[in-house]
Amino acid sequence: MHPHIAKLYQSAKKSHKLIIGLMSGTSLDGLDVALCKVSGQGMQTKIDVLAFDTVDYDDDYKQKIKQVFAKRECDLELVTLLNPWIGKLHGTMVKQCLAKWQVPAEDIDVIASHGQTIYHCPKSQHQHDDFNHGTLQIGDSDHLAVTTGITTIGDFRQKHIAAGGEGAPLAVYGDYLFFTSHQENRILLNMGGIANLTFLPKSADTNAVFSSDIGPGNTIMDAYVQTHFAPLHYDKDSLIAKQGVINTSLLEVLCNDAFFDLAFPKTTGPEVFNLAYLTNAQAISNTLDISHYDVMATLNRFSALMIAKAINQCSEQLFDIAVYASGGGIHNPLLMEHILSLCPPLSEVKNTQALGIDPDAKEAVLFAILANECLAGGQSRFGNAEQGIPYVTMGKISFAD
Ligand SMILES: Nc1ncnc2c1ncn2[C@@H]1O[C@H](COP(=O)(O)OP(=O)(O)OP(=O)(O)O)[C@@H](O)[C@H]1O
Ligand SMILES: CC(=O)N[C@H]1[C@@H]2OC[C@@H](O2)[C@@H](O)[C@@H]1O[C@H](C)C(=O)O
Repeated sequence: MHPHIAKLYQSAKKSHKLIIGLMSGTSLDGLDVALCKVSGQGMQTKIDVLAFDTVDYDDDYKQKIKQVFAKRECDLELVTLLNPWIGKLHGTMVKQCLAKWQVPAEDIDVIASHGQTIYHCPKSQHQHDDFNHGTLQIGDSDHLAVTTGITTIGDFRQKHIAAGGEGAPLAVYGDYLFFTSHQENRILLNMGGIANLTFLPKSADTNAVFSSDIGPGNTIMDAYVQTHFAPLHYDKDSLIAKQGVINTSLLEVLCNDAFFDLAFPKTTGPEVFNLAYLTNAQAISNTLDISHYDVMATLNRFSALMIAKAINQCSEQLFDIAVYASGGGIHNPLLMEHILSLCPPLSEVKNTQALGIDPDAKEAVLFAILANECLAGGQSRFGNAEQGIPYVTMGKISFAD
């Protein structure tokens, strides 16, 4: 047996493993690195997040990625070069974290790497009859494995599509295994660049579980701030949006997109919800000349309205439902205020810290759970193909040499 396979076999049998989960999301703010102690598998999965850091991307990284990110046309040579470059960079960032945490690389069983999405196109969003869903994450795992000396499991989304899913959201797999409660119905809400949710009934009935993207979380607000309030990268503490007034004509047009009429589950990305989407809505609503502050106030309300609509759709006729939020949007006080006021059955929106997971680390932890399932799962088959959750083992394995 190849020593790498033997080592992996030993890892798979351990009572607990050390897995580093990595997420680099659509906000392009940094690489989330979560050191997780994982035991069990399936519904018995237990996680302790031993350490967490977001390693910020510098302007050089952001500028390079933005040349290809969510763009229908771009320099294919640059894409080809970025794929190994990001893999190596993510590997270097993991090594920095390990040094800071004083954890030897040999102690880590595997890295679980999401990579960097550069284009996401479910069938609902492209015009090619000949093609099904597609999604592309770069930052190849071989480069992470060689850079860190740690076996790396990556490229999780392709299997989901191969088995009939749309490639996202994948959160439902980790959410169901880790956050299901028999005491309360739960919604796990993540607000990154794009917002998504998972509905977890207390019956744990897999036929009733579902997960879906909702629409924009921070992505259009971030893009607008970066354009009109540079060098700011986002509307910290909603300071900009709070100075504006919601423009109802613009808001109405923003909310009027075919995506919002699609049934759950559905997926989207900054390929649709971007500055061009906003400009088009401003042109239709004749609001191209309103102040930047009013635009930000309106965008904030727009994200909140669509998120609240999705929560209300899930919680219809349910009195005992709790919402646990995660992702950078929880730090946007105006957004949180709007969501709460638009969801009358809720007295509060909690965050996943109440369930033991740092809300900023949640997506990185998700990939650690998926890697754990790849190594040690497979005993119970969680899935519901009709809800876009095919039963699959996700991830491809890269060895260090
Ligand atoms: N203090 C704050 N005030 C307002 N917004 C904030 C604050 N902190 C973070 N954010 C928002 O959160 C965003 C980052 O969120 P997060 O890291 O969850 O996104 P992501 O993981 O890249 O996205 P996705 O989940 O869509 O892939 C920032 O770009 C910003 O818009
Ligand atoms: C294609 C892609 O990278 N999608 C991300 C993005 O960020 C949020 C939302 O859009 C979600 O669909 C997904 O990530 C999370 C981790 C998911 O798959 O659940």
